[in-house]
Amino acid sequence: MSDEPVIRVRGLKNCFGDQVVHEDLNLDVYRGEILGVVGGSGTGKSVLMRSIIGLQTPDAGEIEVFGEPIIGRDEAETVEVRKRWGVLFQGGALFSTLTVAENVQVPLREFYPDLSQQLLNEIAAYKVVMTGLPPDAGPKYPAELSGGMRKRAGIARALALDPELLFLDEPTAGLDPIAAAHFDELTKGLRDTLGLTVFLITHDLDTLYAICDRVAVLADKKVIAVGTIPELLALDHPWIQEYFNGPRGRMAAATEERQKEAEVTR
Ligand SMILES: Nc1ncnc2c1ncn2[C@@H]1O[C@H](COP(=O)(O)OP(=O)(O)OP(=O)(O)O)[C@@H](O)[C@H]1O
Repeated sequence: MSDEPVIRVRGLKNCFGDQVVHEDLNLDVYRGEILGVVGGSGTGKSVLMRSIIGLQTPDAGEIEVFGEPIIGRDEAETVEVRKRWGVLFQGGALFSTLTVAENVQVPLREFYPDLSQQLLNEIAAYKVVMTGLPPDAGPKYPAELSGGMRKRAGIARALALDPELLFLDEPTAGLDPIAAAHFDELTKGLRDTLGLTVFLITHDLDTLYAICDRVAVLADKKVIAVGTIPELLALDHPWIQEYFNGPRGRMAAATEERQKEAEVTR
C-alpha cells in the first residue's frame, strides 16, 4: 500500500429530493489496498461507488480517480480513466442473453472496437480461467452457472481491460460460506498478483477480517471513520461497537484468530 490516493473524495453531497444521503463526505483510497466499505442499509455505500465511477452526479463536492476529476465530466472526457477501473455490480449484473465469454467481451468491444474476434475470444478465455472458472464456462449462459460461478464471471468481465482499480459491490452476498471464502481468496490473490486497488462494499464480517487492509464506515451521511479493524475497535461510536463487537463480529474475529494460529503452526 502506498501513500498515493487512487481515489480522493472531498465534501461530497448527494441528495434524492429531500433525502440527503451524503453530506461533506471525505475519503481517500490508497494504491494497492483493499478498502472495505461498511455501513447500515441505506447509508449510501452504493451511491458513493456510483458517484466515484461517474454514474451518479453529486450535488456538491470533488472526486478524483488517478488524479482525474470525475464530477461534471461526460463519458468521452473520462474514457481514459474509465479504462483503468473494473466494476462488479451488486448481483453480478451479467447480460443474461450473452454467454460468459461474450459478457467479458462487452467492455473490450466498447473501448477497443477494432479488436479482432479471435483476439476477443482469446482475452475472454484467459480472463475466465484467471478467475478460477473452468474453461468450459466461457460458452455457458449466466443462468447455467451457480451463484459463485456467476460472481466469478462478473469479476472476469471487470478484469477485461486489465484494470488497476476494482470496485466490488457486495461480492459475497448470497454465497454460501465456503464459496464466499473462496471468493475472498480470489480477490486477495488478484490484488497480490496484479497489484490492484480494491474498493469493496460488503456486509460480510468474515471478508473484512480476512482480506481488508482498512475499513471505511459510513454513518450519519459521511465516512465517520476509516482504519484497520483494531483502530476502529478503539473508537467508541455505538454503530462501530455494535457492528464489530456484536455476536457476529466476535465470531468473525474468533474465526480469523483461529486461522492465523493454524497458519503459524503449519
Ligand atoms: N436513484 C435513486 N433514486 C432515489 N433514491 C435513491 C436512488 N439511489 C439510491 N437512493 C437512496 O439512497 C439511499 C442510499 O442507497 P444505497 O443503495 O447507496 O444504500 P447502501 O448503503 O448501498 O444500502 P444496502 O447496504 O442496503 O445495499 C437509500 O435510501 C436509497 O433509497
